[in-house]
Amino acid sequence: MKQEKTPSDTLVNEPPSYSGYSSCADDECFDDIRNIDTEAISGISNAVYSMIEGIGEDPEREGLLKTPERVARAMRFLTKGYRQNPVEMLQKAVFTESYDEMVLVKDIELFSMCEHHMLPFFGKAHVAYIPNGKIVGISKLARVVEVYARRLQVQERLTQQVRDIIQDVLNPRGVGVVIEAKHMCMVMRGVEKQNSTTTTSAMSGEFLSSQSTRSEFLRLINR
Ligand SMILES: Nc1nc2c(ncn2[C@@H]2O[C@H](COP(=O)(O)OP(=O)(O)OP(=O)(O)O)[C@@H](O)[C@H]2O)c(=O)[nH]1
Ligand SMILES: [Zn+2]
Repeated sequence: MKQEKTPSDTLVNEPPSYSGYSSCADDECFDDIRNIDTEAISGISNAVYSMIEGIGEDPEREGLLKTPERVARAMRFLTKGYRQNPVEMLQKAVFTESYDEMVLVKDIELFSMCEHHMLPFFGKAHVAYIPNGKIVGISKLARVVEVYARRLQVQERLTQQVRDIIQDVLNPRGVGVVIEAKHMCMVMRGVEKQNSTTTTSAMSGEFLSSQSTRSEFLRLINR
């Protein structure tokens, strides 16, 4: 399987002395603290400083002094999927089982960023597969959505990447993925359509070849 190249391979493993993180307890946040790439943070901070100047604001005024670094840390968090390995994530919890009906995890909330405007798009993913002698820990289905969502994306590619990684790693009888999302680049700027949502789907195996499997999946996610 071809993996996307991570943008940086120089990770500093020591937590920084940045006090803003002291109250952060959840696993993902902790991972991010331990994997701070100081070079990347300073590069993004410099760019944000210029951006603040570019919009006509004063980056030296009190309220904005720490903003470049805050934005840099936020951007690193929002793109942490580049530094996670979805294959390892799935393989960590694969079990031999004879269960051979559809497994569906629906309403997995997701937050991503469109690669055109770097504005958020967010919504829900519904992920289903039909095992072929192996099942996977259900949280891992949500985790792979997270790995690919936390990158610069288009919704179509995100949908296909989730399908492909599950198909490649588990070799199930089929995979179905539907994503419904709202794109802020269409809501708060541009065409300014407040209520539009975009739905994408990607299927493989029996979800493509069997009309009844596809219909069952769509019925279970209420579509
Ligand atoms: N297919 C697809 N398009 C997206 C996604 N996210 C944002 N876009 C679109 O990317 C397109 C970029 O179009 P451009 O004409 O180059 O950019 P723009 O002038 O900012 O376009 P407007 O948003 O129409 O103002 C827009 O139509 C966005 O709606 C996505 O996930 N999938
Ligand atoms: Zn956009």
